[in-house]
Amino acid sequence: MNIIELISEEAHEARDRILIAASVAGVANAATVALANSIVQRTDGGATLADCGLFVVLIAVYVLCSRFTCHRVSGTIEDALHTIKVRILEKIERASYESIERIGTAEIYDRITTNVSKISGSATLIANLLQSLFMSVAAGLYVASLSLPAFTLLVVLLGGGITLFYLKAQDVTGDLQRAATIRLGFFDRLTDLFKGFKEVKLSRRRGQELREDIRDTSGALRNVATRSGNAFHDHWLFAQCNLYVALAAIIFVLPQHVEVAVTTERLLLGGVLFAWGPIVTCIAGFPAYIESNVALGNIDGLEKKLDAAVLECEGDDPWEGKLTEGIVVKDLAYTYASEDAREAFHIGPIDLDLAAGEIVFVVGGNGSGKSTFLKVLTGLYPPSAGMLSVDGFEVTPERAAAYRELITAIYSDFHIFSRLYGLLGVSEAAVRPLLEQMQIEDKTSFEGDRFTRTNLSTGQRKRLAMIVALLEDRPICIFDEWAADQDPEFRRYFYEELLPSLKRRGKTVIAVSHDDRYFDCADRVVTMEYGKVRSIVPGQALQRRPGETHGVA
Ligand SMILES: Nc1ncnc2c1ncn2[C@@H]1O[C@H](COP(=O)(O)OP(=O)(O)OP(=O)(O)O)[C@@H](O)[C@H]1O
Repeated sequence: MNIIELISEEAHEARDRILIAASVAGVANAATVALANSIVQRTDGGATLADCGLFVVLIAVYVLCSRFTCHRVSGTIEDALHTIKVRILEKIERASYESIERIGTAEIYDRITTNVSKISGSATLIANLLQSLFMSVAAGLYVASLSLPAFTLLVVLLGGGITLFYLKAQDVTGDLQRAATIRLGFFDRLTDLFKGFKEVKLSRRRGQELREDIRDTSGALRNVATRSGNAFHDHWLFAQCNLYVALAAIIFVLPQHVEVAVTTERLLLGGVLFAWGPIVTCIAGFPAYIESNVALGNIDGLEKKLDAAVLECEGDDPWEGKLTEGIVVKDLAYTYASEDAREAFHIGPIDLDLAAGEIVFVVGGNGSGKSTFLKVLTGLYPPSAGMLSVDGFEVTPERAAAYRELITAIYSDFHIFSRLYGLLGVSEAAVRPLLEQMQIEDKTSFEGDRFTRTNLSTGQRKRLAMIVALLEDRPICIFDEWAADQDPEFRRYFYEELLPSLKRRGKTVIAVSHDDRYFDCADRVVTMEYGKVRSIVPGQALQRRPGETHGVA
């Protein structure tokens, strides 16, 4: 789809009105020049009051119609962009977690910010281009009414020039597409810089090498932008030269071959000069048109990727927010998509029964697949094989969203939202005791719908995440190494007080832990190794003796 098709589709019933207004503006403009020309040619006394009135009316008509066209076209483009953004956000929301992980944030950010801004910034130019097209046609008709040979000459020379300009300008499309790809690399490098700013600060060499990488990417962007800018300008000059050629042909060549009265020639000159403005506007608006089309193509590419992504559809909800029996994991497996020749990591097949109200710890060495298992267990990754069954109902792709509503999770890379989305409307009175429970009431408070401070220590931020989890009050609680960043006292509080209190409230808790000292706080401990379950033992079997820590069976 190109930008004109987009406007045409988005404008709906306003499309005809925009076309009528643009053509009336063009005709009124041409009529103004024709009137002016006819007045200056008169030999019998010049302008009358009626001429003045007509002149004012024509200008008023032109202003009103031109204003309507420009406002409606730019409004339509902005409406379309808004619709596209909302549609993309909806698709992102419906896309599976693994699809979004695969597409990556750089492309999504770039398409819905840079590319949308590019089209938005061109909206006025495109509106002017559209209107100038009509004005050029009206001006052409005026020239035709004065002299058909002159009109033919104009059409042939300008038509040929504009066609050449159009074909040459298409070459720039490739450069613009290349720029879009380089921009993604640039965005990735910048993300590296900001996410790794601490590490960069610790190593001048790292900073320098990263800076060189960013500089090279920026340089590549500059080269492409300069090349396409220069090409556009050259094409524009070429098209303008064509106008001069047309002018010269009418002044010098036409009178040699066709009988043209001196007065008509003057009128013709006026007509061509009048057509000059809109034609130049058309040519000047063309880069914006091409850039918008490329940006639209990039956005379209993202939409296609999102459409190809696994989109989750809403099915039935057999659980309605309750867990009564438990979760059955049967032959469950998950394999990451392989990005290179190496075999991708996979977990499973895993068989596990998790009873409602049970506390289960998932333990194992680094990279054994604990977090991956939790992502499959929480319905973020669809199983590659096997199944999850909850209270006797299979978690099908259609039910995944409803199933996730049973779960509150604090992943190892958790996020605290700027506003308490999902819990907007929760009262300050409900949050205050939880801040005290988590012992951060002197660090932050809850006002309106947000925590006043979230730039806390990692352990304190995890406590904020725990407050959110407790407020969500869902039957299944998943904690991925939550206690890892807590001080000894709070770690003890987590294992010996918080988890038992959740159990008393009937919650099912699945926690990834490396704290073997507290394994006896779990009803069962599941040990993972190389993506498989190595053992499942009762927590009590791992009971520590006073002052003793122990390993995993
Ligand atoms: N997004 C991903 N794409 C591809 N492979 C991944 C991805 N995330 C993790 N892996 C692979 O999965 C393996 C297991 O990772 P996972 O995070 O599940 O381990 P873990 O047991 O939680 O480790 P840790 O105790 O260090 O947190 C890793 O070795 C990694 O290679």
